[in-house]
Amino acid sequence: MADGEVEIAPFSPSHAHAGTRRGTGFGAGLMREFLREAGGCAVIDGGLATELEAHGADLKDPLWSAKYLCTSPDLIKKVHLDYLEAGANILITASYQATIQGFESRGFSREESEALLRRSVELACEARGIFQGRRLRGSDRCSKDGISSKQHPVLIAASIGSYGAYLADGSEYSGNYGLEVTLETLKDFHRRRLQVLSEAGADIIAFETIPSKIEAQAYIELLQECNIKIPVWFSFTSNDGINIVSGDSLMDCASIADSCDNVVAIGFNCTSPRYIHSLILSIRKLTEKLILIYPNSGESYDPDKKEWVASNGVSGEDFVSYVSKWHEAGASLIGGCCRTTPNTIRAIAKALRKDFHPSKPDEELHNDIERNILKDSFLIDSA
Ligand code: MET
Ligand SMILES: [Zn+2]
Repeated sequence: MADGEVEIAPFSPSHAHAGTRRGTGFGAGLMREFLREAGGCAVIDGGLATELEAHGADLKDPLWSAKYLCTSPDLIKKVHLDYLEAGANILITASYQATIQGFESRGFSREESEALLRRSVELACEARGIFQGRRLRGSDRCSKDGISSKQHPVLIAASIGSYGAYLADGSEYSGNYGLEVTLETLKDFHRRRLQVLSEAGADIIAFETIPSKIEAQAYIELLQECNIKIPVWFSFTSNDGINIVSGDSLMDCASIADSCDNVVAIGFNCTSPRYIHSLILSIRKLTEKLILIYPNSGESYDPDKKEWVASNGVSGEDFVSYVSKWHEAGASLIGGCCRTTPNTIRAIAKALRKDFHPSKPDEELHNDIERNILKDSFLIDSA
């Protein structure tokens, strides 16, 4: 155990197995209690890869952020901790592009590859332990914000990126894997990683950046066939605010996710902020499960150069000014994806806190939002 870390039980309310509407599965009680403790809406962390790069990481590699599980796990833990200190309630592990197949192609054995997957969850759990320890001792900045430890519950979400993330060719933003990739190909690809991550100690599995109906179907079948016992979320990507990036209809994709008891939340990540409001309005007609959103900054990814490029039109400039609107529209898990930073998350957390205390005009909050946001090139004041 690292210095400064304390042993803290993970978030696990006693009635986590109770089922209600808004998710009738076994994770519904856990999520309900988690959201209640978080104040009604929880903050998801921001871009992991982005923040690793801000610390000098070179991610031009087929393993992308997962490279750092092998080379510098402490940096991953530091980034997790920075997001918690910025106000995140949910840490997404560094397993997005970590796959057994990817590690094996780099010379790791099967056992070593599976251990690296488990390590991604351990790192997030260790960061949570350090953070909770600091809060208990009242030595961090957050305690000065008046949020008690009780009001800052933390969930660990084990990331599973789509097949396109493993291909490292940007195809998670199109879902175009070629005709030879069938439902069975996808199930075979995802099966073992899902099993390993579901038993690694995470609270929830995060299926991220899902580009197509077929990949959502593969996940649903695996959840049943492998008898997965922890809750999951399904997060799709869209590049038009109407359909999923492959062109598959939102209705088809949402109904696949809605049909499964493991699924406690459905939503969107790594999608431009400009599409998020209409996507929330659409999805709330299709499910009573929780809605999650964690958009990117509005830039787009160039898979050849392996870098993000600013696109024309509205970008993430308005990100934080939208947060209250997204919350009002029905999203209750809100964070950021690629190109968002701890500053983004700090601003989201403050905007949401303002929503929860509308009758308390908060000078300090207002000033903080201005100070933090104006520093950040793609954020503007929410006031
Ligand atoms: N959770 C992942 C990350 O922040 C999501 C990446 S989407 C391409 O790195
Ligand atoms: Zn992203």
